[in-house]
Amino acid sequence: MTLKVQLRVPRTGFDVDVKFEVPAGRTLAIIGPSGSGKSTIVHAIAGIQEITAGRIELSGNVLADAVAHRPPHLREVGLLGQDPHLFPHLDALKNIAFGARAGGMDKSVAKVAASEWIERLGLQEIATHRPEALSGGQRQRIALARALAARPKILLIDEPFASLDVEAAMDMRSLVREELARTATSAIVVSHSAADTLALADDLLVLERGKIIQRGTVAEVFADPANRFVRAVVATLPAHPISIQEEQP
Ligand SMILES: Nc1ncnc2c1ncn2[C@@H]1O[C@H](COP(=O)(O)OP(=O)(O)OP(=O)(O)O)[C@@H](O)[C@H]1O
Repeated sequence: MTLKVQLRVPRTGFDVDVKFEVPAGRTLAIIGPSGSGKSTIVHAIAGIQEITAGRIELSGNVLADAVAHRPPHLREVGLLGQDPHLFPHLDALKNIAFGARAGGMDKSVAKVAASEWIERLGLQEIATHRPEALSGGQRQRIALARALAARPKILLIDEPFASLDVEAAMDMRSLVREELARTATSAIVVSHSAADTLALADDLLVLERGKIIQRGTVAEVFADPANRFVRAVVATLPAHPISIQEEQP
């Protein structure tokens, strides 16, 4: 599976105009100032934004070009955003089972798969709770399980930790990293946070007014930031990272 992206989308005052690839099993982070076009790219790959030129190809299948536009549910692309968008009338288990069904599983197989997700994520106590009765962190876990239960070829992660507290965000990052590796799913992560980028991504693109101004591995870009924005992102990293360990009773 390789995702090949070449696209142009006109925005107010500039075009988002980029070309890049995500090889199998890699995670690419896209960073850039607010309004630089990160969500536009993610939405175009997910199929909720049309492109005016270019071509988006996943495992050799054309998802979009200047004339074709494959609908989102037929793209084998998962989306995990800041708002988990769970179905309010379905409990946690059924939300995940919906994802498995969307990935092509029969009803009974989907139910078993959803139960396995619940168990692996340690959410047994809230399996029959509806989203309104869950915390933000629990909702994001269910949303992650629902997205991956559909067995997407690539998961698009758009600022999913922004509304979580520091500890919940840290737990979510570890979980996402583990589950992407376990399921061998590629990913694109859009975030303002250097911590997210370091924890999740292999490669990094820096975007400014719709254009890629720097690319490389995360280590390469952070070692030699091309502009003030990347320097500011790097400056938020602790100079001496501390490891947070469980408190002893
Ligand atoms: N439907 C639209 N039509 C035209 N322009 C749009 C539309 N939606 C967003 N824009 C503009 O396109 C630009 C890119 O927006 P986009 O949401 O992709 O940026 P972003 O980098 O994800 O920003 P943020 O970090 O704030 O989420 C912005 O200038 C925005 O105002």
